[in-house]
Amino acid sequence: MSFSTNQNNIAILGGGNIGIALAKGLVKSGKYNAEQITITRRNVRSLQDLTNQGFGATDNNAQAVQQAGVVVIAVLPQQLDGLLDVIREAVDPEKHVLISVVSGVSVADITKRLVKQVQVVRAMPNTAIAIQESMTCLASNNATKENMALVKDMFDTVGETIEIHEELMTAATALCACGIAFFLRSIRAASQGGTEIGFHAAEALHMAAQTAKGAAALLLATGNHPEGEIDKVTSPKGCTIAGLNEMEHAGFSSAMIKGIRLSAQKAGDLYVKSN
Ligand SMILES: NC(=O)C1=CN([C@@H]2O[C@H](COP(=O)(O)OP(=O)(O)OC[C@H]3O[C@@H](n4cnc5c(N)ncnc54)[C@H](OP(=O)(O)O)[C@@H]3O)[C@@H](O)[C@H]2O)C=CC1
Ligand SMILES: O=C(O)[C@@H]1CCC=N1
Repeated sequence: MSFSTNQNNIAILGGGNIGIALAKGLVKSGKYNAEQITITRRNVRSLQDLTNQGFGATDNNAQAVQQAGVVVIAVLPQQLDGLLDVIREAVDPEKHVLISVVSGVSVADITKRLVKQVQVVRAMPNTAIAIQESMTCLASNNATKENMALVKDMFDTVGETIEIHEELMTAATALCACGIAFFLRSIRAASQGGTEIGFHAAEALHMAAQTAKGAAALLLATGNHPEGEIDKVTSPKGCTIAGLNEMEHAGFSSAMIKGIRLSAQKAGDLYVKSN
């Protein structure tokens, strides 16, 4: 791929959970190599494993920006202003496209802090990006169509992408980025049930995870509504409807909906601007 800058180097500022998952996913896709990706963090020694795999690693954010065309910002919201202050001079609106995965921070927040009209695309991936299975939501109000398409190409290599309005980014954070944790917890709970009824923990977890994968694959492959697929499982007077109704009496759907609502509200409140 080639950004308009003709600089195919990628700087990932913030080599934590999502920054590293992204770096690994991009290389796993086969479309990028480790040598073109530099990851930064203050505790750079923690990136030793990645340098052994060929990635660049540094604690010098400004230098990483200077050597890249695409700059991914992947620090926590409370760490963002300090980082933007450090890279301000190095950011060149003619040369760089910024991608921010930082929750609750708008394109305008970033350009205002940088005091530069650089193109910024917000991306909200989830941790399945490490295995090319992310659901990544993208939004920008100042990127050119060409650069938006190029960012989409990049995230298409590590899962599915959808372009949304920026005002829906906090909702996307709750549903997709936090959402992976909600489904993981559901699988964990199913495995705990499985152990209580007779399976060893490891086999119960594997069986629950494959069953969850089958459920998601059914919906994605057929486009059917979940309730249509549920109706095919629930035999009259059967054990599925008995289990399902018991879960609903205990508030299963309600708990998921309320959790997603609270996450979305919290996602919008994560960024507190510093002076
Ligand atoms: N985790 C997830 O599933 C998702 C997270 N996000 C968003 O991504 C961002 C990162 O989240 P996550 O990866 O979980 O957080 P982590 O805390 O795991 O990673 C943040 C990283 O940033 C580094 N860092 C902090 N300050 C600087 C700095 N000035 N320069 C360079 N590196 C720095 C930290 O390392 P050190 O302390 O060594 O500097 C740390 O490794 C957040 O804004 C979050 O909202 C978005 C989607 C999904
Ligand atoms: O929990 C968080 O705040 C981050 C944002 C989305 C996923 N993890």
